[in-house]
Amino acid sequence: MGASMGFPWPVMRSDQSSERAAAGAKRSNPESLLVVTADISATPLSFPSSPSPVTSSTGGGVESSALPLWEYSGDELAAATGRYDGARRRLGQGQTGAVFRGTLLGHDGVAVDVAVKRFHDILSEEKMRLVCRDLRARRFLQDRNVVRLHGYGFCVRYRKLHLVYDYMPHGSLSQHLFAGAGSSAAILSWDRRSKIIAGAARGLHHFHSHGAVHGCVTASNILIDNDFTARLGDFGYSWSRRFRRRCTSPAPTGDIVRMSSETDVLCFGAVVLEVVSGRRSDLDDSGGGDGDRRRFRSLVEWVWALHEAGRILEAADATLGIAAGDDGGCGGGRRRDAVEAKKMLLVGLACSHPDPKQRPKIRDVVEILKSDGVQPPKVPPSKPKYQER
Ligand SMILES: Nc1ncnc2c1ncn2[C@@H]1O[C@H](COP(=O)(O)OP(=O)(O)OP(=O)(O)O)[C@@H](O)[C@H]1O
Repeated sequence: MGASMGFPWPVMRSDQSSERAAAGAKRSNPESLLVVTADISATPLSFPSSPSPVTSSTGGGVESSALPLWEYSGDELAAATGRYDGARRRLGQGQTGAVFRGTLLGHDGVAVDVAVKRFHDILSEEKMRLVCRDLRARRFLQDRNVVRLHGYGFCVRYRKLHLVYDYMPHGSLSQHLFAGAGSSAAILSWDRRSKIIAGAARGLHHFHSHGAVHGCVTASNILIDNDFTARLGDFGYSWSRRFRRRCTSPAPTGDIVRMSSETDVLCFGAVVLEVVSGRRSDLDDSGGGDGDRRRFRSLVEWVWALHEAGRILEAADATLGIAAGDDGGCGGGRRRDAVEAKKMLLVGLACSHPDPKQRPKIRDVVEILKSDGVQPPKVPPSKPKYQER
């Protein structure tokens, strides 16, 4: 692909390619063999202008070092995904593209389950060059709370970009939260919810501590690992017209979203409220809402109103059984859960402060969530008025 597109950076056809091919050929997995027999042109790119390897301040360990980013051929990706077999391989469909499950060789020559996102946007060669440059610069964003980006491919015929991520066995947070009664949503116990919120905060901190913004923190972009660790996915799409169109649509609070660390925090706050309440930000979860919830245009408005009335814990998901009266009304572990849920609801409101300058930094949120001993953020008794100038 690199050669046919005439990309400006050198593509290293290193020994690693043949090692990867050899490693794959030894495996019995038919899918990885398929990939191996298709021209192995997944080559590590060199990164002349990108930063040297970094270590995450969030304790991401080895995963936060810069890893090679692979460039896959169209044939290779098609083979890996069973030619984008919609019936058996499609994992989901967003506004910017569709996601398919596949198997490819990883950077260490071991077969890995991957999710291939095929974007709808049709890109010019020039645009593609810019996108790839951006992706190379972003490879340092690898972290244990960020979905690993293995590489990318460009379908020359249809001029579409494909991104190759680690496959996340539990799909997205939204699938669990909003799947409806009797579904896998029951898996989300309070402990798992609290672990997911803390993990998503750490992932976002990783972005911000490297001077990057995520740009679209939503429950569908938080993916769940096999041990229910949250990983942020779907980032760095500012090149996509479809993505930008979506991000300039009204945010949960009615604000217009522009990409900044403050809007990341705003959107994170909305996700926190969704996770604790089990309800969508737009409250469109039960045919218009019940009782006095119907009066509110968004989840955040409803939680602000409950906070104002001194009943914030009533926003917690009833299926968790932690909202019985006040937090003193539950016994033992339930009481601890109630205290934690209340703290998280306050974090959600603090992040939703209408004045971007008053929102906490994500590093403060990480600290607050880290231990029981750290106090919740100070939240005004009622929703502050703020006029954007
Ligand atoms: N790495 C992955 N592993 C497993 N499943 C994934 C992965 N990435 C995405 N999916 C699944 O595919 C679905 C669609 O993903 P996608 O990123 O397209 O969602 P989206 O945020 O709604 O998209 P968009 O930004 O295009 O509107 C997700 O909800 C999830 O179920």
